[in-house]
Amino acid sequence: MTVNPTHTALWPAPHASGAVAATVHVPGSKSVTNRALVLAALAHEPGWLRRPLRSRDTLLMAAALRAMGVGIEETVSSSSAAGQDGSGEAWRVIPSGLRGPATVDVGNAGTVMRFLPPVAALADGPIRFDGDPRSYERPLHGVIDALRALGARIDDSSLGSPGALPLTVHGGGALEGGRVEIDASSSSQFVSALLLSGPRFNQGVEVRHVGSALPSMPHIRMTVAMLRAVGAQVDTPEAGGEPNVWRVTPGALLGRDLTVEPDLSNAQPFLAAALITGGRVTVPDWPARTTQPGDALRRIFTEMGGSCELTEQGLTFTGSGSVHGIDVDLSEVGELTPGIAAVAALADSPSTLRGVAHLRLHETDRLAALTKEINELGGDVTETADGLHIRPRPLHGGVFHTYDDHRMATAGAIIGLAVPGVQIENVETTAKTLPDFPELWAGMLGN
Ligand SMILES: O=C(O)C1=C[C@@H](OP(=O)(O)O)[C@@H](O)[C@H](O)C1
Ligand SMILES: C=C(OP(=O)(O)O)C(=O)O
Repeated sequence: MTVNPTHTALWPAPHASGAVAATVHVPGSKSVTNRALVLAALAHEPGWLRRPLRSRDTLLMAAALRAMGVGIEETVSSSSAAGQDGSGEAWRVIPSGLRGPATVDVGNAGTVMRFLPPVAALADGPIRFDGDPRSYERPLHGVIDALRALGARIDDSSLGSPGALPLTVHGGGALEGGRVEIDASSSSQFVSALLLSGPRFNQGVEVRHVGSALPSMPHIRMTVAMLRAVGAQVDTPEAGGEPNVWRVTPGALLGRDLTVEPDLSNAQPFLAAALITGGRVTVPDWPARTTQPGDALRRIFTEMGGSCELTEQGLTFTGSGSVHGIDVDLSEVGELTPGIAAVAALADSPSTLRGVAHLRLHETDRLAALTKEINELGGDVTETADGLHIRPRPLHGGVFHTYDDHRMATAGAIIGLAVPGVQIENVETTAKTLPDFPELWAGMLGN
């Protein structure tokens, strides 16, 4: 958890003078966009991706696939889905024989660093993976060890530790696949990564998770649902299978026409704004059914004070004027933790956030970063073995450091709405998944 020395500009977080009342169009889901890109690249026919998220993580994914030979064309849709905000724009994905040599910049994108080594194992030629310094520290061994067990040749001897970036996958044009055991307790993305490419392995794949509890189960369900939507056969624990075992049958994937849902986790700061100002925010196109973990915000923020209604206009969240603390297990929805911690710091009673020890290995050590930054504004947060205790205190202004973590920046903005004088260091880091965050935030406030 180091302060980024290259970003010293401070963004004065806007303070809300009253209840917010706004409709906020939230861009597409990172998790859906990057899965859809991988599946479309592995398909046997072209496909469409409408309203894809265009952010650092998804542009890195698209660039990496292009480097391996996949065609990804920008198009402007003529369909009625095309909105004035450009939301109808689409990517047409044209699969082709995957090939190296190629270099993949993973940035600090968990989805890119974990989903693409299995794709690279299917390519013909060497694919070199590198990324931001933090990417060297984030767990990857589950994917790398599994790929080796399934027949891949990977050279991780250059710089870093075994099973970590930077490394080279020497793709052989095909991968045998089969049965593999992994410990995915540090990231659900290990499971998702192997399942996404599984239909293209000669024997498909059977993934057995053998460690302690798996985090982020909705994200694994998202992977399974998206695989099935492109024609893959997947057996899951939920469907009466063995616990912690997923099986993907080998087979061709269809090219589909998919419209990406808004990113419900990125809707969080806007809903939080309604909650803490006693206002009202509507997010259009909120899906009635979804595998996105952000859908849990309806329940969590309602428990923290407020109410929500899903109508044809979207999801409207209305604050009650009070914000309550919460005792909650966030293991399924870890990426919501920074925003919930920010709201909890402004509540009328203490909170306990549990089940998120693995956040220490996210974009930054999120538990340490939230504790330090909220406490430096006068808060009283302590780390537990698997989460945070947050006792609300009157907060004051100051600099909120973000450690290159988009969700730290949006957490700081939430606090800034209620606390005058908060300045966010490197708000540009929101570009990882929400490049327009400062503009959307200002627009919500009517600025
Ligand atoms: O598969 C995905 O799209 C994600 C899975 C989760 O990762 P972890 O299981 O590593 O927490 C989540 O936190 C991340 O933001 C996105
Ligand atoms: C953990 C996150 O991202 P990543 O996909 O890089 O793991 C996140 O977006 O909160």
